Amino acid sequence: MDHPQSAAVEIVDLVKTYGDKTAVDGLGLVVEHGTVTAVLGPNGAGKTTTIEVCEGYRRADSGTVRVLGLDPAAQGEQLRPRVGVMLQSGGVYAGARADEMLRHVAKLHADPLDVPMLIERLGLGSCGRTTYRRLSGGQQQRLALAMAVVGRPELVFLDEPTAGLDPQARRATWDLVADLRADGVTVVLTTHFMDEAERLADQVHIVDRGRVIASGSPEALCRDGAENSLRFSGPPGLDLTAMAAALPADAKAFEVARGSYRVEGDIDPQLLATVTAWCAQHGVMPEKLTVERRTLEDVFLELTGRELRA
Ligand SMILES: Nc1ncnc2c1ncn2[C@@H]1O[C@H](COP(=O)(O)OP(=O)(O)OP(=O)(O)O)[C@@H](O)[C@H]1O
Repeated sequence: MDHPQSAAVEIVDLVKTYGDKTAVDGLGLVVEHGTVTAVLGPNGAGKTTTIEVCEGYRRADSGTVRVLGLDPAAQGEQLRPRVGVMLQSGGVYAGARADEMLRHVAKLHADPLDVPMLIERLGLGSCGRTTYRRLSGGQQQRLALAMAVVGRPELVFLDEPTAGLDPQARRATWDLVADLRADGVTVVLTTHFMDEAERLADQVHIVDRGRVIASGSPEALCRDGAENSLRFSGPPGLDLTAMAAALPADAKAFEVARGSYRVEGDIDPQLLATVTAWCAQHGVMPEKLTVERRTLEDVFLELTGRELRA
């Protein structure tokens, strides 16, 4: 796809209040075309509100939002055929049959995806004749996802697409997102699952209390800041002062429990080799040797002092 000028989504200084509650408090982020972007944060962080402003369902109190270069509040008509939307709930007529609804939405678009293929992909084969209200929560969610993507949009907003899904449906959703990305579709999803963000997203924006507190690729976010660690087990009472002398100055070694060791620092291949060489020189077999990488959960904890799921 040719995208000459603007980013797919640009949000600058977005503010949205509900009465005296500030749900979004100066949030800014940019989504590049053809990427998967995860807006990651705990419940109540302002993710849904932000996405709903982008979708044109809510008006910002202040700030600027551009979606495909357009203002979603004023140019919704132009955006609707180009943007797919999966809401957290609702937006579907409860008495309609699942397959009818999907076919209906497909007909509104010039070049829709193959409906039977989509039904199969999302494991909705058994629900075709069932009305929406009789579907399980997970089936309703997958149908909402199918409806968001059936029109081959350029950009899709998925609000908590896998919340409450069983592992199989979750994987089917992940696969579909990966396929969308491979087709050049821009995907913006909200999630409070850090593994989902790590796995799917090119860019992650961590949101807390209505603001973006960190942005970057999952790798970059997990690499920056605090250090990784290396753990191993061995005979108790190793001479860690001697080991520390062999390590780079910024690395530290601890016996965290009897016979259980932890080396903290910039764990690169050289440091790993130094530790194992030191063990070899001292006749020590380092068992259960593991390098622990920081997760987005750790990043969130370091930035906010709170657990992501709190
Ligand atoms: N219609 C509303 N009226 C009043 N307060 C609201 C409304 N919608 C959201 N809020 C409040 O605004 C804050 C942000 O909510 P929002 O739904 O945007 O967060 P979220 O990050 O999407 O959380 P969740 O994952 O729970 O949906 C929360 O404190 C929420 O209670």
